[in-house]
Amino acid sequence: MTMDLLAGHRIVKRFGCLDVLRGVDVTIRRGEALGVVGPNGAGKTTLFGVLAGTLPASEGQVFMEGRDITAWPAASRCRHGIARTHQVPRPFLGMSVLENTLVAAQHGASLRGAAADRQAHQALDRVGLGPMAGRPAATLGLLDRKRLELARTLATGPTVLLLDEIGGGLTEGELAQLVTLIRALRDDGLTIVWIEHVLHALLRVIDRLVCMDAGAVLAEGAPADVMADPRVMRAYLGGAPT
Ligand SMILES: Nc1ncnc2c1ncn2[C@@H]1O[C@H](COP(=O)(O)OP(=O)(O)OP(=O)(O)O)[C@@H](O)[C@H]1O
Repeated sequence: MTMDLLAGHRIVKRFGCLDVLRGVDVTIRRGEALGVVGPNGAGKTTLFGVLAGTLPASEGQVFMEGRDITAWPAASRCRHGIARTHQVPRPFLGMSVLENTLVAAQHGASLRGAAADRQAHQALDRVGLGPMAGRPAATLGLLDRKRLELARTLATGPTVLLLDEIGGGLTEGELAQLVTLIRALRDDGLTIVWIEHVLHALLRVIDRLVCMDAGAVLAEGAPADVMADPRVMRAYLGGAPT
């Protein structure tokens, strides 16, 4: 279909009689940082589920580098470079920071032994958690849990990171650190797709912005243009001059 890195084509997702995604077209270009905004319930997280393969699309197709991966399970998509974080970080609390990351290297990248160990350590170093590798995950504060969530995605050897509201709940100082880290990951060559309600953080990272509303793409393009779109203001910012 396209030579974009990842694309959803006419994606429909129904839960019972509820159409949560209503024919969404989305393209993600290699190396870009794409932001996704929209009001609560717009279908953003559901779209991530369909792209990552944790939710089957009711209709439509998902492509990676032009290849139809619609029927691929999430594990196969992960092994081919699609990694995601979740709104609420879910580390295995009884395991150490390193063990949590090793699980991702083993299951997400099918690595074993020293290779898994190396990849897990590299991922932890990349997010600044190297010195905390031996600590129980349960002892981490919120920013470090988010760093661990990122490390777990990095340990799978991704080409594209789907970040779901990773900025939520952080202080301004913590957000600044997170933004610096995500920008660095993008500078490493990773493609980033970031759903975020904390707009000022998002706008410091992204090249392009998509706004969703009620299961459809309302606007997309340069971030400033999308944010100035009266339809976006109405839907997302709760009403504004037209
Ligand atoms: N498994 C499910 N079964 C039924 N309805 C669901 C399911 N998952 C999501 N929904 C509904 O789909 C709609 C879209 O949810 P989704 O989480 O994708 O929205 P969102 O844009 O990510 O919202 P938020 O910004 O609040 O995270 C909501 O109305 C939600 O209640």
